Amino acid sequence: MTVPTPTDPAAAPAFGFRRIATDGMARRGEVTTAHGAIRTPAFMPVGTQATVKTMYPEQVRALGADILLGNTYHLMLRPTAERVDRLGGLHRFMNWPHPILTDSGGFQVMSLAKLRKINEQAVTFQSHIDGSRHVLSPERSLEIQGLLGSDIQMQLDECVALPAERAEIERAMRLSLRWAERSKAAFFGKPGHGLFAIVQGGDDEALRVESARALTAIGFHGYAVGGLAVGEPQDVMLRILSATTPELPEDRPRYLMGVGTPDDIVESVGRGIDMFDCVMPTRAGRHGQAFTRRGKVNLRNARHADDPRPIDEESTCPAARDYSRAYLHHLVKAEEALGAMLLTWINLSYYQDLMAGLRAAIEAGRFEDHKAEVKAGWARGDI
Ligand SMILES: CNc1nc2c(CC[C@H]3O[C@@H](OC)[C@H](O)[C@@H]3OC)c3nc(N)[nH]c(=O)c3cc2[nH]1
Repeated sequence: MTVPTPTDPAAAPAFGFRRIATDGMARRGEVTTAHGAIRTPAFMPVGTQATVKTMYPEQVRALGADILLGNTYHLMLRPTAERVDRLGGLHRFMNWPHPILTDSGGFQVMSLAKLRKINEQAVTFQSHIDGSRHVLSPERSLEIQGLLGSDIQMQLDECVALPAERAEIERAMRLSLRWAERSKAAFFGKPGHGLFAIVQGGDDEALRVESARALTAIGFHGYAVGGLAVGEPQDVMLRILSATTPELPEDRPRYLMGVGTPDDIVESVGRGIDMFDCVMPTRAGRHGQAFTRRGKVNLRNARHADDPRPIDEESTCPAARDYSRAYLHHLVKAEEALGAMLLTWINLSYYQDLMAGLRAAIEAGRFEDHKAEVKAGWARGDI
């Protein structure tokens, strides 16, 4: 294929971010992309293999999700990016005509692939599906994301699991910086498509500041904080965020990768994060867990067997309002597919309601009060 002439991602016309309101470090904003706008703070449901598991795309949209995630690692292996491209791109393929963000694939290679090797040039690995060999370089990752047609593309990076030696964290952070340079050079910024860099540096504040400043100097449409939600305690994650977000440009979106619980999200919005993704609401739903404004409810627990109450009679989500806990308990125990479907619906609905509440609170200048109210709801427990 002809090598497209790279354009400066910072100059692409239609991709943009505007801040509508701020309240302390919290920001209410809007990202504009080729496939529409994203209201921030935003929660992005994970659609790793071109589907948000057990949900119809129309349902996900109706819950208020402005953007979904796809994953380069999974889609490059199956059905391959070239096949998705031949079929019209990922938006057409999964019938989601709204913004899509794709990860670069490095994280999944390190956590899923076999016989993986990383060097200056690329990551090489064998598919966990059929053992076939693959090479993922900064350039190949963007080629794949371009074939998928995602509106927000991530640089290839190296994320180290915590705890880790400082030397290892530093090595991976500097490699990720060099890969950020190569990603920017390789990015063919079609109008409305953005390239995000990923800040690394583990739990070391000095390395985080160095990574954030270096990436800002290179210049990207947005900045992800990577290398977190990899096993560290919440207080470590929040300490790193407090050291990192002030070093990032205020007029660009910030995306905290892989986070998190409702409490993680509220605390991170308060430290200047705009975008989140996490498998928590979807995976927990498939395992019988419901997230509600009164905290988590484990529907596997026998105490629900005779409970006629819905999960949340005040919810706008039919799954939380029109089905009894006894029925949900039955479906979960019987391993009926409808159990996973209803609980995933409940959880994504709660996460989107949580984000809508945060956006409104920041606009009204009452983020701290709202945070206290939301936490008090969780503390009330499951009445
Ligand atoms: C869970 N904690 C966590 N996830 C993380 C991911 C995967 C998110 C990606 O993984 C898929 O969800 C399973 C989603 O597709 C998401 O796409 C962006 C990361 N990806 C990159 N490139 N760099 C990181 O430093 C990183 C850190 C993470 N911490």
